[in-house]
Amino acid sequence: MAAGDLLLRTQSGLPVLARAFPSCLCLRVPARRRRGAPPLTAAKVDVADAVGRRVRSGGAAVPKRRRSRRDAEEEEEEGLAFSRVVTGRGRGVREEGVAEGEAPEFDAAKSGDESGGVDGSYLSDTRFDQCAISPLSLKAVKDAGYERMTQVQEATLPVILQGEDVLAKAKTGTGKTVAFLLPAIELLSTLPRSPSINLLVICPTRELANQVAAEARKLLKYHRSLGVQVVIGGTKLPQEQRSMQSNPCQILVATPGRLKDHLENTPGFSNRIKGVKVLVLDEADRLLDMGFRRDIEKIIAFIPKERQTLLFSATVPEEVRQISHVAMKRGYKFINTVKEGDEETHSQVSQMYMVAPLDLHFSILYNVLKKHIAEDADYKVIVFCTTAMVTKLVAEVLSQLKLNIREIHSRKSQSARTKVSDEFRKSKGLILVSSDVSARGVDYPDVTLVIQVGLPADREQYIHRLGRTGRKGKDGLGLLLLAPWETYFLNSVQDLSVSQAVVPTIDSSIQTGVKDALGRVETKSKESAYQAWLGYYNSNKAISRDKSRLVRLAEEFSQSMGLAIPPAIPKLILRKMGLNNVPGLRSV
Ligand SMILES: Nc1ncnc2c1ncn2[C@@H]1O[C@H](COP(=O)(O)OP(=O)(O)OP(=O)(O)O)[C@@H](O)[C@H]1O
Repeated sequence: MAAGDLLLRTQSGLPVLARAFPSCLCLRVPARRRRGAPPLTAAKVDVADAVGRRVRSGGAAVPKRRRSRRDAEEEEEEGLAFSRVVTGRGRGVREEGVAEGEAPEFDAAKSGDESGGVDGSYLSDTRFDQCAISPLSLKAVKDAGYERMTQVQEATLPVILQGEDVLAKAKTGTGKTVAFLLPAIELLSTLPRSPSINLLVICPTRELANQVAAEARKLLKYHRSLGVQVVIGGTKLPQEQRSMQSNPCQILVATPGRLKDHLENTPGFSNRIKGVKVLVLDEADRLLDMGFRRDIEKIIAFIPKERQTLLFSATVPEEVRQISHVAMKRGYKFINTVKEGDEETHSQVSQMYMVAPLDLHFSILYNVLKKHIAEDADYKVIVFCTTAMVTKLVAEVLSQLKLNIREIHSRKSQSARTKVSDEFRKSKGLILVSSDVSARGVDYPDVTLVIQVGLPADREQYIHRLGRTGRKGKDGLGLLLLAPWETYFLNSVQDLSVSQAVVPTIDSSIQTGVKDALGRVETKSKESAYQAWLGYYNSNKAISRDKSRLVRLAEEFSQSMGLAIPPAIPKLILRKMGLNNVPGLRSV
């Protein structure tokens, strides 16, 4: 461990729930292979074989292309798809990493405890009223219904209250937001009143920023002199400027792009931000990756060096630890509540993957969803897709199939995003088809199933997307649906218990239903999805280095949407993708 590290074992230790899953649901990997373990050679031995070999590039930073200068919380850019480069950490690995072993059927029913499986295991033994927090905060915490601290809260509170910089890692859905807000509010409550911003929280997405602000409002209930404001892209800048002028709050929650806009365009803002005493980077690894890093560096340049900095995430890859000095003091504490040898995902979440040719993906998706709905009346599903335009297409197809669908991605207006997000938070019996705008931090209670269609951007994004289910110790299900040529990704998650599920038999009524649904979807949506798909996979080094193969695969995708020939793409866009003059691509 590096100097300054503090590896905390929480009082009770994290649970490993050896729950009796139905054997058809999930084969638990008997002995998980850890990073660096020797490669397996035998196929068809167990599920561990089925997840294939993991080869990591020795922790070396994977070069990522810079995001364009745009509101940085937008998770993807269609067609050009430069906003995130799929890192494909297992790249260079043979694609036959997945054995054709016998795999269990994916059981779409919620696993384990019928009650939702709430257990106290994500909580520590320490009650809030046993800690050194103010009576006002304690009252608010009680009103919020929190009695015991979660493990990450217990581990970080005393250290943060001592004024240390903290980099904290804790599994998804275990209360990291309160973990940084509560001690920060404690500090703020001791400061004299001023129009300065004293606590700045930066989040990678708008939904997360709104959610953090909502949690802050809960905790501020009795701190009448403190207030919180949100500044996010997609809303009117002048409106935000007016509201900040009329009611300057001490707490600001922001997405990076909009924050930079205010620094550049809002009179007096850069002065107010000089009052920052605590800076929080929520989803630190996402904010410090190459895409956001430049913006974060610019923002940090405006903030006093004499401050406390808190970085929180469920994933802290080595490269983020290496660059955390961008924001933190040298002697920062690294608090890791994920026990050594434990997985970064929750043991009560069953993780499966399925491998099938692209032309079956819509049918498989429909089949799995139908089954899940039939088996769980309280179903609440998120289907993650690779890009916004692919998300739109998948949502349209599933809506045509009469499923109860909502759609959220960066191409939707902010008001539509907020409306859908609020509705999904409160509802059951709903399927949210989403791009990565919902991947991180968003706290939708009781999500029963998370499906990831196609390659996740990287291992971290896989973990965060999966983390939308199984929150607060509840059970959950995850399914990753890959095409055969995408299976190399499994190498990067081979230390997680991801088991192979057999492809379900698709009966002819499903096939016909999907074909008809695709027939009713506008050609324009398919064209946009094709272009976006091509852009996304073109930004994946493992796939894009063989351009003729990329074009072939894109054609497969186009066929899977029922198109006879792949759509033509504007010349300018092809040029920006570096795909002009690639044989097999048509241009207009
Ligand atoms: N001490 C507590 N007791 C009970 N519930 C809590 C406690 N602290 C936070 N929560 C609730 O737990 C849920 C998850 O919290 P939160 O969204 O902060 O998790 P997270 O660790 O940040 O997740 P992610 O990694 O996905 O961002 C929220 O609904 C929050 O209100």
